[in-house]
Amino acid sequence: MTDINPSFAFVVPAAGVGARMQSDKPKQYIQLGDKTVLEHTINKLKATIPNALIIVAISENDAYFPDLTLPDNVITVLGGKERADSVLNALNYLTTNHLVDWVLVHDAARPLVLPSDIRTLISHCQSRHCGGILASKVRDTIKQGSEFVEATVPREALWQAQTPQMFLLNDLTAALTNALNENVVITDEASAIEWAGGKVQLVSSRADNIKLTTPDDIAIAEFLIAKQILENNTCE
Ligand SMILES: Nc1ccn([C@@H]2O[C@H](COP(=O)(O)OP(=O)(O)OP(=O)(O)O)[C@@H](O)[C@H]2O)c(=O)n1
Ligand SMILES: C[C@](O)(CO)[C@H](O)COP(=O)(O)O
Repeated sequence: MTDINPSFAFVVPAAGVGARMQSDKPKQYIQLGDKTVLEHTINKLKATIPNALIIVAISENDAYFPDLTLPDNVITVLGGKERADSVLNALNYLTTNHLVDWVLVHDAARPLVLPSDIRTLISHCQSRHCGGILASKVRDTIKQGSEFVEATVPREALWQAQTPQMFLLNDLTAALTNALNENVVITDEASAIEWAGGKVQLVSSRADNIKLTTPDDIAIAEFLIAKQILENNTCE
């Protein structure tokens, strides 16, 4: 394994079943062109910080991971019941074995992220010594309700949280541990930091850094990944 970067590590939660995708395999193993979603995602992280450790949380009965073609700075830990548990397992491994300053958590299901956007996030966080997340400003009118509209929600201050989400390893490990111990519902790393009273920077990102979630996302991802490869964006 190449010399490991002492300042940064990536955590990739990849232990989900992808129920909403309604596929015959977990969505992180669906093919996009010549690679799986997870291979595309890991290659983007490798292109961003070539010598950063990449810790992938996979499920106990994952039969797909061994067949992937991956760089040598990738290791695995066991995933957990929820996404937050998978992330915490990886953070605990890092705390014990590769104490780094910063950790960037990035969904396996977000293969379209651009290394240039990740570098922007890193720059914002390091310069202000404050964690942050990639996010895209809401562009549609937002309605609240179920069968009928109950309200139109002011959208000027609304963002859609994406990943990576970048925090100091010690801060995120403590916040996530304590939040889960208090049975707080945590759907992203930032919400644990917020719960602990920490600050989270919002770093504007492209709206096409989508999380593959439902079947209609696949055709979009196939088109965009092909476009990126054509424009050679994957290494910027
Ligand atoms: N116990 C879990 C659940 C999710 N994830 C990962 O967290 C990311 C974002 O979660 P989501 O999109 O909800 O993935 P799934 O839980 O697989 O999807 P679904 O809710 O449709 O089952 C995914 O890369 C998924 O693999 C994880 O590592 N461990
Ligand atoms: C982390 C995340 O991708 C930020 O938007 C999102 O919270 C994951 O949610 P999911 O329900 O686990 O997909």
